[in-house]
Amino acid sequence: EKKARLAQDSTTKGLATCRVLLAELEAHQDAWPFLTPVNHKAVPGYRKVIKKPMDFSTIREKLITNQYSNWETFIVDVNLIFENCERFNEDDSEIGRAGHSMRIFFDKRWAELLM
Ligand SMILES: Cn1cc(C(=O)NCCN2CCCC2)ccc1=O
Repeated sequence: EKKARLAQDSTTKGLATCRVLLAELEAHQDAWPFLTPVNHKAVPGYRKVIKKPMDFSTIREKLITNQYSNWETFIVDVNLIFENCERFNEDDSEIGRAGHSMRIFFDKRWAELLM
């Protein structure tokens, strides 16, 4: 709801909620492909294809070092993980399916916590 969104945008409460949400994402059974940066030496083509890599450990570091101004900038980075995954992986693949599962989980949870 609009008022709630405005209230949470600027408060530390919004970013504290992001820490809760990030912990849930990292604990999810399908999070394994996204926990650390993709090793582009081990994954041919990744560095060329994916211009803005992102992963949960990078988001955690950015949260801890206060690099997110509000929860919306946090959401942008989480969605980048899922967009990168869809771009690089077949839908019908282990990692592709993990990405879809994580996106469905995330969309539901942030709506519950931040809207
Ligand atoms: C998101 N993503 C991840 C990979 C990947 O290989 N991740 C490593 C997965 N392993 C888990 C235990 C050790 C490493 C490849 C393409 C991709 O889009």
